[in-house]
Parts: sequence; structure tokens; C-alpha cells
Amino acid sequence: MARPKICIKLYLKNRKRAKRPKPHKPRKDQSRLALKHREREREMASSILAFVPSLATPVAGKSRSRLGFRRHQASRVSCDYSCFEVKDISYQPPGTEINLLNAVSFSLPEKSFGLIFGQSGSGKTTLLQLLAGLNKPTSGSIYFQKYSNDGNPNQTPEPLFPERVGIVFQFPERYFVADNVLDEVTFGWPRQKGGLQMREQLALKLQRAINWVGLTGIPLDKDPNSLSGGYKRRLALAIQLVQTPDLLILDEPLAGLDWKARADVVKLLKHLKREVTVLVVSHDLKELAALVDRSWRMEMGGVLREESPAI
Ligand SMILES: Nc1ncnc2c1ncn2[C@@H]1O[C@H](COP(=O)(O)OP(=O)(O)OP(=O)(O)O)[C@@H](O)[C@H]1O
Repeated sequence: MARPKICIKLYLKNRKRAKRPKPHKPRKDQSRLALKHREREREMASSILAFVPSLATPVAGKSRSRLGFRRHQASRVSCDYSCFEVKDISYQPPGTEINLLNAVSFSLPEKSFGLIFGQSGSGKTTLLQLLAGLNKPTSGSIYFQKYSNDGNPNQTPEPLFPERVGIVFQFPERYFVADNVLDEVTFGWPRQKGGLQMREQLALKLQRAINWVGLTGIPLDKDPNSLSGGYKRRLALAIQLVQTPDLLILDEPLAGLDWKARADVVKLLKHLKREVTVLVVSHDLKELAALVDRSWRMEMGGVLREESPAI
């Protein structure tokens, strides 16, 4: 017998409380940060509440993506283009004298695909963690800068708020916490607050994210752990896309996948970069090369240099 599909709106309306996360096995440092990030998704409930009502009453001139996603605050509409910029970031873990990153600077135009590659242990993941706000740089700044078409900045830089960054860690499926797809995607959502209108808007965003990553054929009550490798990655991406991040960070998105799932994820990323600014750390240069707009090599000692991937 075919499994019944859940109506998202009804499900959200009737849902009582999120299920408690399953206990996690102890993992290494990145696992702790991944879980910290998922906890932060819960805290982001208030930011969802802040921006969702404005979707119901569109402001004249407010830009929307091809999928109908709201872009940014109204102030962003006037700019000609926007760049994500990192300037002179250095990082010493608290209580140490070790400099893991040394004056790292780079910029990535809005809705383009950046790739960072380099030797294991050079500091790539450390950089991503700073960009996602999971650790604070010792010095330097991270912001969005708007430019006129003549190449001159036309506004003061806006800081990159951690709640506007989506990050998918290596092997994101290891951090799934729910026993069905819908609970997994809506893990960070407000539970008690908000009226029907807000829930409808959230449901709409969920529907779009699910469509976008091609999860429409999957029943929402399916156990995430029973999905194939490629579908688990799609689910991990959908979780981040619901929040419409200004920057989407992916750490080794192809790691651990078979050739078919890898090709699948590459195709998905190709679509994704039309909608959001994507920054990827990967060793899989050959498969990602066709997507890359800008790329950098991280050298040992945490020094970043612009370089095309040799393939
Ligand atoms: N809190 C910390 N204190 C001291 N050293 C650290 C700390 N965090 C990371 N390191 C060290 O910093 C270096 C860079 O680590 P990082 O994980 O950023 O490298 P990476 O380039 O992402 O490597 P990989 O490709 O293997 O993931 C490593 O030598 C790591 O052991």
C-alpha cells in the first residue's frame, strides 16, 4: 500500500512539539561545531519571525529570486551588485599562540561560486567556521559590500550576520536528529509562537526548498537515515535553503558519495549558484571546476592565494 503523504500546512498546524534529538555519539571537533550550528538553527526562530511577516506584504521594488525568495532588506535593492568580502582575517584559537589563519582576504560576488582548496591541515575548515560565526576571528572583518556599476562602493559595508549563513558540514547526514524528513527540515523552526499566516509562509518556504533540491518525490514522513547518500545531501541542503541564506558554505560536499550521487550533487550546485552565493571547500577539483567563478589555494600556515584549480 502506498504510504500517505503529509500535507505540510496541516502537519505544522497540528504538530505539538519537536521530537527530542536522538542522543549523539561522541565525535571530533567538527561534530561539536556542527551540532552547535544545528542548535543555533533553533535560536534563529526569532529571526524567522522577524522576516516572514514582511513576505506577506511585498514592498514595491523589493527583489525576488526566480523561485520567489525574498532577497535581502529593502536597502539592498538600490545597489548594482554586492560582494561578500573577507579582509585580513587572522585566527589564534583562544589560549594558544598558534596562528591558524594569517591575514586571509578574498571577495566573492553575489550569486557566484567560490572554491577553496589546499592541503589537509592548512586551515580551510577553520576559515569556514569563522565565516559561519562559530568562532570569532582574532582580527580582520567579514562583510557584504555594495558597489555601483562603475566599481565604486556605494554604501557602507554590512556585517555578515551568522544567522544569514547556511553551512553544510562534511557528512551532514551524521547530524540528522529527527526520524522523519519534515521534522529534520523544520528542526529550527518556531514551535509555539506565530499565527497561521506565519506558518503558511514557512510552509511555502519549505515547499520551495524541497522542490528546489528535488526531494518532492520523497514522503515527508520517511526516515532521513533510510535515504540514499545523494538524497541525504539534498536534504542537508534543503535544511539550509529554507532560511534563504546570504552565503551558503559547503565543506567537502562530495565526500563519501558514489559516482552517481556525486554527479547529482554537482548538478544541484550548478542550479544553486544562480540563487545564492556559494563557497565550497573541496579536494574534488575536477568535478567542481566547471562551476567555479573564483578559487583560492589555502597554503600551510593559513595563507590564502587566488589560484585556478589545476585539473
Ligand atoms: N582549536 C585548535 N587549536 C589548535 N590547533 C587547531 C585547532 N583547530 C584546528 N587546529 C589545527 O589547525 C590546522 C588546520 O585545521 P583545519 O581543520 O582548518 O584544516 P583543513 O585545511 O580544513 O584540513 P582538512 O582538509 O583535513 O579538513 C590543523 O593542523 C589542526 O590540527
